Amino acid sequence: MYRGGIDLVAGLEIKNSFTLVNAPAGSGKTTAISKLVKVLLRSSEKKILCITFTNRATEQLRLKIDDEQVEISTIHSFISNFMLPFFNKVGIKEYYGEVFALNIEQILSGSDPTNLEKIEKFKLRNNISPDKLLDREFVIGNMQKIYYSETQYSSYLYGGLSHDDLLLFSRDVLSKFTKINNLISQKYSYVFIDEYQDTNTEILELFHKATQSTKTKLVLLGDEMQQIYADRGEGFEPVLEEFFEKDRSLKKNWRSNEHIVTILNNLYFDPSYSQDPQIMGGQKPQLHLVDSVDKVETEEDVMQLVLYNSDLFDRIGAGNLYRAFLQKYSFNDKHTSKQVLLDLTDNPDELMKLFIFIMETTYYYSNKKYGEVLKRIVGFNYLNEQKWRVNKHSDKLRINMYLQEINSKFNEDITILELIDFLQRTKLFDANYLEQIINNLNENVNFKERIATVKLIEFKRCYNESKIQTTSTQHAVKGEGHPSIALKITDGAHSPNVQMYLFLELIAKDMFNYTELKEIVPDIRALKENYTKLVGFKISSSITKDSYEANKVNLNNYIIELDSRIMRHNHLYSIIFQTVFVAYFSSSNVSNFKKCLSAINKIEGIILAYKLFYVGCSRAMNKLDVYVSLDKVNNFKTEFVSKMQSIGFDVVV
Ligand SMILES: Nc1ncnc2c1ncn2[C@@H]1O[C@H](COP(=O)(O)OP(=O)(O)OP(=O)(O)O)[C@@H](O)[C@H]1O
Repeated sequence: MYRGGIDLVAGLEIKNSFTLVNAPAGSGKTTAISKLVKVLLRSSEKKILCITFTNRATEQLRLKIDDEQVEISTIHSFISNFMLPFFNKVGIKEYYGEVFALNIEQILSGSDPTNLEKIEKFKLRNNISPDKLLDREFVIGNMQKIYYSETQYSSYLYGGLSHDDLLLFSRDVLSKFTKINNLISQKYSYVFIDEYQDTNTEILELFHKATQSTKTKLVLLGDEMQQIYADRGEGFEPVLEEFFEKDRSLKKNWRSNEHIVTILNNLYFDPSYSQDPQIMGGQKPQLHLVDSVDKVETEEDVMQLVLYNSDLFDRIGAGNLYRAFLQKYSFNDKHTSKQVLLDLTDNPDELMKLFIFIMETTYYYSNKKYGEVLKRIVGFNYLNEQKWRVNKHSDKLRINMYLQEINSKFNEDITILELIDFLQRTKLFDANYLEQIINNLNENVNFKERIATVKLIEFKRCYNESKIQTTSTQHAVKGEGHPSIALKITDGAHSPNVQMYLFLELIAKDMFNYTELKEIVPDIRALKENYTKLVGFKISSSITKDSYEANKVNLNNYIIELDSRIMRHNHLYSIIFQTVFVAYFSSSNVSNFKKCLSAINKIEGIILAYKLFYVGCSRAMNKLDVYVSLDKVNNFKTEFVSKMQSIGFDVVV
């Protein structure tokens, strides 16, 4: 009965236990989830689970589906809630001891000063005599409950799980404890996972196992071309191949105008995924060859896409503040520095909360919007209450004076630390709160050192940017569409490693072959892993001369194998690898070794560049402008211009 309805409404139909919807950008995958769920609800007695990639995506889906029978959540929040009731069970704690045996024992061995310090703290916290010898059994017996630490580090002595360990441990628990595993299929009739291509392999495995041989249907939606994290999803590919029904019914592009869709179709690695544009006419995309991408100015309503967060903050004049906050929130943390600096509504950082409060009260105060000022004063929990109490008219005059004082200080050309110092002296804020801020600063010496000289104006620029949001990294616009996009092409060596200009050169010379490049990546990684085990450390370009010399035989063999087994058969051999390998073989030293490593790294950098170029273009609804630095393409300019024209760009020099 619902069949027709499903086809008509969502463009998708879920017939099998395992369905994979791999479809290009803008084909309506996320929209299909929301439409389909509404239809499925009518016939489903159990709940429906939708896993999204970002909190923003969760919020947007919740706006579309408001039904308590539907659970919408990011993966970490789903898993940590789901596992919570089991984390204090003896059996699960014992299993934690088994899974993380090596990690716990390494700390207990006291092999280095940080481990000794951890043991000491542990004993102090638990009232254990300093002389007691600890073992794993004792640690587990002492553990109250396992918990998600919401950081990138696990606290193995206390049962804390990092972002990664939470997923890994949960998968292992479900695979060992059948009763917990069965709860998923007992509770949910459907599980939808959006952006599966960037979802951790453990999670895909967990859901696959939990729904196997049950009536619960598992639906994965995503797009291989939009895979940004190279290490996710790939381990699951054999299972996808074998067990999943591939649904190819989303063939239209609903987001971008026909000219942009032409470009997307021309870029897509597999022509059989070609999309039919639904928005006809519109502006033709332009590719601009400019002197310097960094100097390009765009209109206010254009969303600029840059590669790095640091580019984004430098562009708005808040680079120092960003680099300071990087010491506090790293790239992999639950909250990244970027979020912390640009989140106005739900900011997790005590210092930022304080600035936002002052910024907003002083803004409304100088614009004479006293109602708004009052709202903020009442809503802020960290003021010195005695000073801000309003009973009689004279109180209002006093508060007016405070605001004037803060306002004038806030408008001076001072540093962030000077402002905090001023606030401490005025006693207008809760003393404990300010003390906590200072303590936190002292705890993190690197952060303190960096922030010491940062001017307040940098914070103000962040505040203003978060109000208008005209720049974003390509990663952050996942799933979104914007009327006008300016894509600024730059290279990057680390996190992420992106070889945009090499990619453009290869594509211009008709030498880019995604499928072939993709196929050699697992071989490159496997070889590196073998040799990492042999030498006993991570092989990277930060290798020192001494450790290179000490392991020379193995490292030589590594390059010989790379050359003869993998690279020599690749058609890019002559332009990327030959020179560096030949140089290394004629003079085997650490510097030539590093050059080989950096050449090998280029492979993954080219693949990521290709995907980011596609993702960047695909965010544009009506206007797309790509900016390329002329000097970086000058050597192959003629081929480049004609290739870009044939893909569908108007080229502007
Ligand atoms: N069936 C439809 N009819 C009309 N508009 C649609 C339809 N499906 C999607 N859209 C619109 O097209 C745009 C892209 O849709 P959606 O975000 O669902 O695509 P997606 O495949 O998830 O994209 P991406 O892979 O780029 O994240 C949205 O603006 C959405 O509202």
